[in-house]
Amino acid sequence: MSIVLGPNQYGKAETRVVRVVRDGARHELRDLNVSVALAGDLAGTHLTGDNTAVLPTDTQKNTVYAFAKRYGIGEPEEFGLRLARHFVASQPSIGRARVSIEQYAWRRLGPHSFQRDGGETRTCAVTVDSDGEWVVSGLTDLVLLNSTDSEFWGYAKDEYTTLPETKDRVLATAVSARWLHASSTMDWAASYDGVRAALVAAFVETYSLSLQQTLYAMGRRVLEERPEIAEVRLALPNKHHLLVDLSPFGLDNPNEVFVAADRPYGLIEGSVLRAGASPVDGAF
Ligand SMILES: O=c1[nH]c(=O)c2[nH]c(=O)[nH]c2[nH]1
Repeated sequence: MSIVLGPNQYGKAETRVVRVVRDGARHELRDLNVSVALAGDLAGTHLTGDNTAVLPTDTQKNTVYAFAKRYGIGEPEEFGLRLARHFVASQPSIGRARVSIEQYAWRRLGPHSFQRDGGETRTCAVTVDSDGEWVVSGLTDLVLLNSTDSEFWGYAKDEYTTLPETKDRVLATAVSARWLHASSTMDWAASYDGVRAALVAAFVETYSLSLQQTLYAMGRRVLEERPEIAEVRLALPNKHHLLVDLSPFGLDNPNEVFVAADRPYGLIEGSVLRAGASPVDGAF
């Protein structure tokens, strides 16, 4: 039997770095969770334990902290690009670096006081290899709800179907979105704000016959409004709001009292891209 090593990568996952910019009395704060994954000519370490090509994950972690001091963090995409380029350029055995970042939001309370915003997390995944650079930005846990303008009916039915058709329901989701930039030179902050606004506007303004339809409307809106974006991938959990039966108490319930069920949930996933473009799986 012949056995070979398949695709592999390694790196330091989830380095938490908080950077305070102390320019005078008004401080700025960046709070990141940085994961590095390196790939390349790593057969030696796997097959014989020869670690010549292995830049320790501990060194990768140290690089995150050193770069945060030396260059600052700036936008997460910038920080990710700087790190990924460094690993590929400085390590002959490393052909591809992927740096994935979560940025946690802090709301300003004063010149040096902040409150952690419990809501959504901004994300990015930067990939650098000899063919080029890809930047995917994104967000997770953006929780949205429409209390009407959502229907769900006309679906396939079989002997196991019990779901009643509805012409009026609550539609709620926690948006996970990732979008591929057409270039790795960008006003990252403006682009993020614009994409986020397009996603929210499409959710709010779409009269929904399914969460699938809403997903497509959200992706489409981003591509219509943001020329710098090549592809949008969305994962939308259907946060079901189930109508409570109040009839035992002699009460009607015209879409007013719901159980917010946490599981199971429908999970609607899809990608929206420009006609003629191919999905860039390696970037995501
Ligand atoms: O918007 C929806 N899409 C579905 O595919 C689905 N399935 C389901 O049970 N409820 C819903 N809602």
